[in-house]
Amino acid sequence: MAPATLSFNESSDLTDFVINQGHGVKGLSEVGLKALPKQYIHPREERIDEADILPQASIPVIDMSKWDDAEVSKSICDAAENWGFFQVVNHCVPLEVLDRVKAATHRFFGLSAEEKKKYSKELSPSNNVRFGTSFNTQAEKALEWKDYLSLFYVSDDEASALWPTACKDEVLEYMKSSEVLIKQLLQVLMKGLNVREIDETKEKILMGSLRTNLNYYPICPNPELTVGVGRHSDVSTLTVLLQDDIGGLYVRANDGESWIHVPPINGSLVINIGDALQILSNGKYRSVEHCVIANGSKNRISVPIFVNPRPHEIICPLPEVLANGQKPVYKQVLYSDYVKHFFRKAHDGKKTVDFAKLSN
Ligand SMILES: COc1cc(/C=C/C(=O)SCCNC(=O)CCNC(=O)[C@H](O)C(C)(C)COP(=O)(O)OP(=O)(O)OC[C@H]2O[C@@H](n3cnc4c(N)ncnc43)[C@H](O)[C@@H]2OP(=O)(O)O)ccc1O
Ligand SMILES: O=C(O)CCC(=O)C(=O)O
Ligand SMILES: [Fe+2]
Repeated sequence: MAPATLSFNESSDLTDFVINQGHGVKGLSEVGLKALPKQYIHPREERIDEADILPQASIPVIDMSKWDDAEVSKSICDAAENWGFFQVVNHCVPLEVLDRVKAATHRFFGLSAEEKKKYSKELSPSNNVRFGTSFNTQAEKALEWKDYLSLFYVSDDEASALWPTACKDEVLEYMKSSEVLIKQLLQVLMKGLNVREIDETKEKILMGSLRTNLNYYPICPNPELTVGVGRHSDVSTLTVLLQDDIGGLYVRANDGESWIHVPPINGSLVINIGDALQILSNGKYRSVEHCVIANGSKNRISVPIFVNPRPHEIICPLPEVLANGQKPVYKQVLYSDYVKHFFRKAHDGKKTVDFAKLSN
């Protein structure tokens, strides 16, 4: 337990408490700070201005109960092309599974700093299990108000041996129960690109690896001065995101300036297209910039499953997409190089995808 009140005389004291001692921003939130530490203050242009929110707009909500009907398939492909984000309801992931993984997320973050620190970059028994705070504390000019646990799936045995007991069974259950939904979505999206069948080779490119993150956004003093997660697009093929009932996720509108809120819908899952699918589809399906605001009165959690190519796959526009004569916009890149490029910088909107762009 962190002490009830604490003051940080030096900037290095705060970094030590949050990062090195493993208290995270959750620990900082719980010491009862009156004001946001300066390390978390973001420039005005990186925060969401109330005036830039489109209150009437919303991303599509798609009923998955008849997922392979032509009309539903069309709405999925349209959403991937025009919004990059949609919510699904009446999907096949049992609601109890979602409740269990949310409870497990609270259980993990409720552990002591000492316990969570065992999964930090420095101490974790594997690169595939990582507890951290913000996004990339080395590269960031201002820190983000979020703690996370990131779990890269290799095998049941590895998960059983290395993932934290507080959440491993529930994360595995959530990941495995989502596989049917992931396959349904990819089948529909591939049909929209004239890919008739997802064979073994395509499966490795589209869904060869899964990473599940548990995100924790604690109550923040001065939430208007910081961000929960800065502007970014995911580097996945697609992301399946479970959020709780607090809200705070915003998606970039098509005008490139405004933001649209993604309202929590009980039992729904948010789906977004990632950079890998934007590249594979030669830009037809769009990975869209998004961010999360901080909250002044409530703790929030979210649990994204990042569906990715295998790290050693080469990604580039699919031959089926280029068959009609369109010019490739992206070059061949090794997916793990692409992901490393993303992780080595601070969040910077949609800039990661430039790494794969052909220069005419
Ligand atoms: C955390 O806040 C986030 C996260 C996100 C995530 C969005 C996504 O779309 S995640 C999906 C990414 N795809 C994959 O993970 C599948 C492919 N995986 C790989 O290719 C590899 O596992 C790897 C990620 C490249 C790591 O390979 P490894 O050989 O172990 O390389 P390292 O040298 O350890 O790491 C490279 C570099 O990245 C940093 N890093 C690694 N894992 C994470 C992680 N889970 N979270 C944060 N950072 C990570 C690592 O520190 C290294 O950087 P250095 O500077 O230390 O060299 C969206 C938004 C968020 O706010
Ligand atoms: O917490 C959320 O709603 C979104 C988090 C996110 O964008 C991410 O983890 O990539
Ligand atoms: Fe994201």
